[in-house]
This record gives sequence, structure tokens and C-alpha cells, in this order.
Amino acid sequence: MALTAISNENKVTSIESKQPEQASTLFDVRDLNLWYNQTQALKQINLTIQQNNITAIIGPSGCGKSTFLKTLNRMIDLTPSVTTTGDIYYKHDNMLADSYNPEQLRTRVGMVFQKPNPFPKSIYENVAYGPKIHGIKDKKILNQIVEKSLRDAYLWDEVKDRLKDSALGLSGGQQQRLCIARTLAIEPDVILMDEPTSALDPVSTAKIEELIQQLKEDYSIVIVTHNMQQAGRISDQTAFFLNGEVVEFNDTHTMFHEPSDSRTHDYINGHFG
Ligand SMILES: Nc1ncnc2c1ncn2[C@@H]1O[C@H](COP(=O)(O)OP(=O)(O)OP(=O)(O)O)[C@@H](O)[C@H]1O
Repeated sequence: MALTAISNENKVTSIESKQPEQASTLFDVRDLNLWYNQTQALKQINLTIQQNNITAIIGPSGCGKSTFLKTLNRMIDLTPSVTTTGDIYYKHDNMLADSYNPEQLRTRVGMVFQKPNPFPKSIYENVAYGPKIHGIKDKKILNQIVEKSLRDAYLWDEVKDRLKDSALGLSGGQQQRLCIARTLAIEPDVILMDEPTSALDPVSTAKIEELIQQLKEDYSIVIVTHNMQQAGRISDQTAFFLNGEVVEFNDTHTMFHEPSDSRTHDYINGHFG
């Protein structure tokens, strides 16, 4: 299978090279394979993820999208009986190496899940939690972080008068924006999002999509989505996964208008999946 990657200049480039990618590459995934016990879930994945881009991961159920996302911050380590081969360079360090510190990686690579999962604490404490864990005790600084994170997550105006209320009293869409604010509070480089709008109504979905596009200014985003329109609307690059392989990885416009593989064409046009 011919695999291609899009450089910052939007030229199709070969990723056969074993040299580190250019400075704007955040993740450089090389020959990644992953097994759950004997079952191979990811097969020879090669792709690069660029800074300040939105990269969408699409594909039918069970094709390995979430597994791939969880390798990017090594949350997959928490699943017993997983083995991997290959390399993932994060800012030029191989973060799959035994010597690499996954805790540190997770402070740089935050994650937002399909179902909003706020802690059963106040709105304020949900956002302050990460910075507190990282040793910030000064109340004034914490207040600033909480306000900025909630503003950046487009939630401040809706919650500024009820910061001490339980986060569980927020609507689903507000809870998801709170989870994004909680991620922003630790100032990551990357936000991984696993179907972040699939449990939300269309209005909340539109707000989160707008937010994601805004966040691209300061963060890099990798989003798993089942929603083709969403991938087409918000992402810069799209990877199409099928049976654990990357069938096609390209800039989103090309992928949706001139897919190079007939399986991509069929999936995008709803013929399977
Ligand atoms: N903890 C696990 N133990 C064993 N197999 C697993 C585990 N998690 C996922 N798998 C298997 O790995 C494959 C890929 O699963 P994954 O959840 O990554 O797919 P997905 O594309 O995200 O699916 P969906 O769109 O349904 O969420 C599937 O065959 C799945 O059954």
C-alpha cells in the first residue's frame, strides 16, 4: 500500500524516509503495530501529525481509531496484554521507548472522551484539579487559570456565577466544554478527542466544532469521528482506517473530493461502515 503524508507546504511527500520530519511535525508514526494478546488491532501505521492542525481519524467501528488515539498519549499502556512494535516520534523523541516517561507525555497530550466525564466536584475544582496536581497552590494564579481555561472553552459566561456548583448539574454539552477546559488548564500541546460530540445534540455539537476550530490557533487536535460531515467541516487532514490499517491519509479536501482509494470513496459515500 502506498502511504503518503502531506507536508506543511501541502505537497505529497513519501514517508519512506527514516530521517526525522520537519520542525512542524508533532507526531511521526513509523511502522506502528499493536496487538491485544494475539489479535492485531493496528497494522503498519505510518503517518505524521502536524502542529496547529486538526487531524481527523475516520473509519468503521472496530477499525482501530480509538486504539490509535490512545497510543498517542500512551494511555494504551493502561490496557493489560497490549504489545507494540514500531516508533512514534513526538517532537523528535521516540515516545514508545521504554525510557520515555508516559506521565510527562500525558501533561503535553491531553484527552477528551466520547462521554463527558467531569469529576463529581464543583465546576471550579474540575478545572483547578490538574494545575493543583502539578503543584500550583497560589489561589490567585489558580483563579486566573480557571477563568482563562473556561473562557477558552467558550464556557465562562455560562458558569461564571456558579463556579462552586457541582459540575454534574451542567448540561451534556456544557460538561463536554468543561472537560475541554479541564484539559486546557494543564496547557497541553495536543488535545486528543475521541468522538467528543457523539453524545451531544446538534446545537452543542456546533458549539464544540466552533471551539475546536478556535483551539487550533494554539493547540494541535486529533479527533476520532464517525461523522463524515464533521470531519469534512473541521479537519485539515484525514486518515481513513480500515481493519487496523491506514488506507489513505491526505488533506481533508482531497480525501473527500478525490480519494485515491476506492475503499475510501465507498466509505465516505456511505456504502459501508
Ligand atoms: N481492551 C481490549 N482488549 C481486546 N481487544 C480490544 C480492546 N480494545 C479494543 N479491542 C479490539 O481492537 C479492535 C479496534 O478497536 P477500537 O476500539 O480501537 O476500534 P474503533 O475504530 O475505535 O471502534 P469504534 O468506532 O466502535 O469505537 C477491535 O477489534 C476491538 O475489538
